Amino acid sequence: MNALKHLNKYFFKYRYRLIIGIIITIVAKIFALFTPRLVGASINVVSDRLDGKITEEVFRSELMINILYLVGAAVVAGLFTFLMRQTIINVSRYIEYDLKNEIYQHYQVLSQNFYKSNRTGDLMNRISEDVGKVRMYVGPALMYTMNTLTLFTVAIIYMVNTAPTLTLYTLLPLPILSVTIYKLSRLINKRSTIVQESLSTLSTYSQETFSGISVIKSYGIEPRTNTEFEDLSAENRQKQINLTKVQALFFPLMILLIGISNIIVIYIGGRQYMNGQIENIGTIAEFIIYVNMLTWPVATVGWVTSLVQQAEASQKRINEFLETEPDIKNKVNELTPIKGDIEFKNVSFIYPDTNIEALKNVSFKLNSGETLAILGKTGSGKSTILDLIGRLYDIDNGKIFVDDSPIAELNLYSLRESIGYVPQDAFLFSDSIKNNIKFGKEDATDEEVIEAAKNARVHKNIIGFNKSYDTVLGERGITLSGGQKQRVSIARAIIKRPEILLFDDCLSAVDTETEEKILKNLVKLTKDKTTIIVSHRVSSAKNADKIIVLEDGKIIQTGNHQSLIDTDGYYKELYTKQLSEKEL
Ligand SMILES: Nc1ncnc2c1ncn2[C@@H]1O[C@H](COP(=O)(O)OP(=O)(O)OP(=O)(O)O)[C@@H](O)[C@H]1O
Repeated sequence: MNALKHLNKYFFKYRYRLIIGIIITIVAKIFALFTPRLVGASINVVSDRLDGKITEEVFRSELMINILYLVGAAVVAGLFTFLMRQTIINVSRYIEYDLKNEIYQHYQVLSQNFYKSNRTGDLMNRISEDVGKVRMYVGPALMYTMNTLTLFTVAIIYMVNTAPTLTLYTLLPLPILSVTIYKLSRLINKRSTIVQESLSTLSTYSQETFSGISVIKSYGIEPRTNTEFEDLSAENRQKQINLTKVQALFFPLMILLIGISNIIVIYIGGRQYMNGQIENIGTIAEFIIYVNMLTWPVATVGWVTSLVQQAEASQKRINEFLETEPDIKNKVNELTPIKGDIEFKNVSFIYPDTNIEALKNVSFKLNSGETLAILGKTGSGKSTILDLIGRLYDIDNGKIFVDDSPIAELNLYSLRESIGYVPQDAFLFSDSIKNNIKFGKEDATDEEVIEAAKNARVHKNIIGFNKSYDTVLGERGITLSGGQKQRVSIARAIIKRPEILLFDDCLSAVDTETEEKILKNLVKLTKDKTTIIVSHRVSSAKNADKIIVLEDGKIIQTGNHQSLIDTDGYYKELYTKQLSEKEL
């Protein structure tokens, strides 16, 4: 029960509702338990009349009173049972909501590395399925436990008062029922988990084939994917059948045990009535109803135990993530406005998960307002430099200064707030184009959105769509071309007017002519902003104040366009090659 302690704060938060819920449960059960007594009393009235012990008049009036009480008790019990669900189950929904928010907010704080070392499916499962299982502990498990406890306490008091020996015999099969249901529930859970896993494999497979449908079609491998899907489906079917087999045992088993208890009550009760141990025949009817009323709560003891075990396992998985500390922490509480000077001093960086040394002894200085272009072969460490400026990773060797302060001594949110980052693979949300651009600046006006789109040279494309800026992208809408995506992503960064702009090879899918125009706009926009452009093209780099060329994590050339084309090396070669390509 250790892991579940995490939920105590929520129980405390909703303590008043819970206490009310518990009181309501007790009242509901007390009223429900009037039924067997009243039925017993009614049968006794009938039996007394048959024996001629009471007159027809007394018989009628007593029977009528009993029936009225029965109806009254049933109505009150029903009403309170409704209220019981409305309070306790509602509390479980509130706690589910709080817990989901807590997990989601924690996910948001965790660093890049966390997302790389855990699969998205796993993150989703913990926030949905695991929270769902925990809710079963908070709601139904609590409710049924209260239910069973109250029912048992009250019923046993009534039963022992009426017929102590018969009570003993009646209760005898119930522990067997509870243990059996517990074992069965565990088996059901085990098989459900297997079914869930197989369903998740099936959906991952389908999802992947749907996303990659163009590759599947172009290679003509639909028959192969069909067969693979059929095999996975058949496996899933078998697992579902195995589950149904044990599920099918649940109710027959309960009915069997109720039947056995009923027979015991009739047999033992009948004998006791005949030899005078029990005074009234109505007691037998009363006990039969008790048995039927107690069976379900007893069965739930087994069921609830397995619910709690599952909730415990789920909460443990949730806690594992909640206890994960972010690798990158904000150490400064007050905001630290950023001007935009950036300096790398002998920075070396090894990716912790792959042990790849992406940067080796890199040094450069960039004053606020200057532009730096970084060139180099693929995998040479260009994007890593940008990631380090955004403090997505912390370094162990060397120093990074922003505005003369070590980067870790700046307020993390101020730092990231001051950066406009355009990643290599533009990611756009399934939302309107306007909202995708406004993502960079929530309160941007329509005019600002249009201006940013114009500067990124994507405005004309956008107004060409039927719904213009309200065109929805992604799964629910249209798909933009690679170059259009890149340009929307640029608009998103420039609308923010940040102090530092980082462009990670974000014009690669744009033709050189459009590239030229965008760069011209960027020169105007980034006049007083620190800008870093990562590129494979000399055309993107030539106007930069400084250029560095990376190879295998090391800086192999530094200078500006003119100085670098005057020197033999990577830059000059690239320039000559790209110039001749252009002439072709
Ligand atoms: N998140 C990461 N985790 C582990 N290793 C990484 C990660 N990102 C990059 N690397 C490795 O670090 C090295 C440098 O990668 P980086 O992305 O900085 O290169 P790049 O010059 O930007 O390449 P490209 O031009 O292809 O974008 C590569 O060997 C890469 O495999």
